[in-house]
Amino acid sequence: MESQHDSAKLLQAQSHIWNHIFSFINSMSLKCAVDLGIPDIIHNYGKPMPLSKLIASLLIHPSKTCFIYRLMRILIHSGFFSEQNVTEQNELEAEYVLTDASILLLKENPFSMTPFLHAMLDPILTKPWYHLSVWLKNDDPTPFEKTHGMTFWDYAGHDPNLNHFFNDAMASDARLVSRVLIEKYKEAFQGFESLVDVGGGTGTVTKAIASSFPKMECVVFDLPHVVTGLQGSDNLKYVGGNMFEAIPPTDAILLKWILHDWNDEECVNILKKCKEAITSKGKNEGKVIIIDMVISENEKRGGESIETQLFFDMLMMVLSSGKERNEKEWTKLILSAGFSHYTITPILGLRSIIEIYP
Ligand SMILES: C[S@@+](CC[C@H](N)C(=O)[O-])C[C@H]1O[C@@H](n2cnc3c(N)ncnc32)[C@H](O)[C@@H]1O
Ligand SMILES: O=c1cc(-c2ccc(O)cc2)oc2c(O)c(O)ccc12
Repeated sequence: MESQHDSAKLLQAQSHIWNHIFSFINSMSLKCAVDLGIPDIIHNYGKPMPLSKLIASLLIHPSKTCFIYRLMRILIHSGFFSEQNVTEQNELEAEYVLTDASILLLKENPFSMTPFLHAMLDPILTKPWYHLSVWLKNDDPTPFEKTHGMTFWDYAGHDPNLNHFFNDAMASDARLVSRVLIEKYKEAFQGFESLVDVGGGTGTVTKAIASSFPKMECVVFDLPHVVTGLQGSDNLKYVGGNMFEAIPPTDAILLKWILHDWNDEECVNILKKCKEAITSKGKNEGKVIIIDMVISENEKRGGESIETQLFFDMLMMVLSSGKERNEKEWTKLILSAGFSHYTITPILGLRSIIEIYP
């Protein structure tokens, strides 16, 4: 009896390890389907798509048609498609439909996550994972620098390809966040004459705020190679610079997905520069609006959400000097930079809006 129990535990442990060894198969199968355009092909078909029609629509070699069923089977298992079985001339054939997740990968979806998928699975960003353990044994600043011999931002400054796909990935996330932000929490930006989006990338969030608040003077502030050549509008301009040196004066500052890129000391320096930049000319007291994760404690959230937050934390370890933080760690940063109080509004899924006041 005891040995039967031991065998069961042994086999369960083996299968747990296999699942983790092979986790990359989920991402690579998804990337393959997106590269082949499968979500768009099924969407454009307009009704459940039989396997034979899907195969006929794909630009694949005739000798490879038999493999598509297997690719679709794992993606059904991971929730990207669902399947109905129909009988056609006495033959049972699978018909595929999209799920909420694959709808969010369609090219025409304004919130498409496809640019994020392409960026995160590009070899420039995946290679540093092979150096994680070696990095832990030496004094290189990040696995990214160990692999590529320069910082991420230096690489992006020299390689237009990385600069492009990284900025596109950020913009795709910013479109989704802007939509939720304006729909659920527009009041966060009410009563300010000016706003600077520090590290605002190509300006997707700022464009949404500037068009919702036409009287607000908005600035997208980012590294020169990111903003050079970008065209502003009546109430939006692009300014190139370095947030560690000086931030343009403003009533309100937005920091979306910035602080998780940096270690505590760097974050305190950025926040001090933000505090110096806040002028409070509008009706409201000035503030910094941070959009980032607050790591859940005590497994309060479901398992998958915590896992995603931990994935981002590891991503930051491998690519940057940053980390994801729990509320206690956020409080320490905010107070160390000289801000007096804060609120946390968890309305962005796994991320929150943290408003901090001088
Ligand atoms: C993770 S991205 C976030 C972009 C944007 N806020 C968003 O969420 O879509 C970080 C941004 O910080 C910018 N950045 C990095 N170092 C910077 C610096 N020293 N001064 C200003 N911006 C910087 C990068 O160019 C990049 O656009
Ligand atoms: O893929 C990334 C990379 C970064 C990054 C890399 C190096 C740095 O010195 C800072 C940041 O940041 C990211 C990020 O903030 C994000 O939300 C998603 C992806 C990435």
